[in-house]
Amino acid sequence: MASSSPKISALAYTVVESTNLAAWRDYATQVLGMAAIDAADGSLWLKMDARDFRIVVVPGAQDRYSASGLLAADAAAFDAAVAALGAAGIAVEAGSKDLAAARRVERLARFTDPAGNHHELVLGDTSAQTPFVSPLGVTFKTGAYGVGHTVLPSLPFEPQLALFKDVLGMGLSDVFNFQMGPDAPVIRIYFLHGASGRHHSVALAEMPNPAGCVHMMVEVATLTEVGQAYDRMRAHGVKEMATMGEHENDKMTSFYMMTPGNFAIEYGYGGLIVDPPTWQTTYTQRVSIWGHDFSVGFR
Ligand SMILES: Cc1ccc(O)c(O)c1CC[C@@H]1C(=O)CC[C@]2(C)C(=O)CC[C@@H]12
Ligand SMILES: [Fe+2]
Repeated sequence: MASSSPKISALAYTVVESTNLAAWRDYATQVLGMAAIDAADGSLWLKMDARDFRIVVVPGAQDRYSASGLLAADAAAFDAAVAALGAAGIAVEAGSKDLAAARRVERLARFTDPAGNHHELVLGDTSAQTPFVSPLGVTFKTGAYGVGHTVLPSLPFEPQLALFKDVLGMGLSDVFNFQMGPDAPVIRIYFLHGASGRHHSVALAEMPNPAGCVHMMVEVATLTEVGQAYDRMRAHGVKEMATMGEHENDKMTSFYMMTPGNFAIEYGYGGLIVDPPTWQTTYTQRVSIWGHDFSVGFR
């Protein structure tokens, strides 16, 4: 049976902590093709569409992923999510007016998941909606689909799955039991969609990550733009984490590279959009139909 209507629509934005905003500015503008704007509050906005930012880089003591902005489908969904979190025993903290304003949302509530990842449940978009002009001519697939997806370290796994699937009502797009080799342990990676229908806005990976994120994904309009970003990664000496390839589950063609935040970014094209009410969970057998050699990340 299909899950009840997701309270979450998409991954609105992500928050990154950084000791070196200049490094993020250069990386975002010269490799990713995003616009970088120095915000009045001292953070760095990385803009991908009309929203004021899709990634906000906040100055701090560490270089890591900090939080996921989960967009509520509407005001009723926001209230229902807060109530469900509370009923599930997860502490929810109302965000201050200042924080909601900084994130360009109408309402904001913060919580931490059972694996220790931080989340900002948000409603609306109060940004100035100025047009996006990519310094490299890149068009991102965002809008209602959000910034892309995030893969969160999810130990212990069971309560993470319960939170995202049962409490937040996200739909289970795909189940993948990943095994590096015949004798290696099975690592579960479960892929969940929100109401917007992006194949996955959140994936839960049964592995730790010191930077707080296994990877986040941004999607562009054409395969050409993926290839051009791959060339820029190489020209700028950015560390490659996986070669180009096409995933079996969401049919996305992408590659993976390191970011100044010590987590990887997947840069892709052509990911599936699902119909949440009718989607049947699939069971992936392999990472990719072709390519995606992750062994390059270890050299
Ligand atoms: C399998 C898969 C499907 C769709 C995706 O968007 C996607 O990122 C993945 C790969 C997930 C996963 C990862 O992110 C960390 C490194 C992993 C565990 C691998 O070494 C293979 C699969 C990889
Ligand atoms: Fe991914």
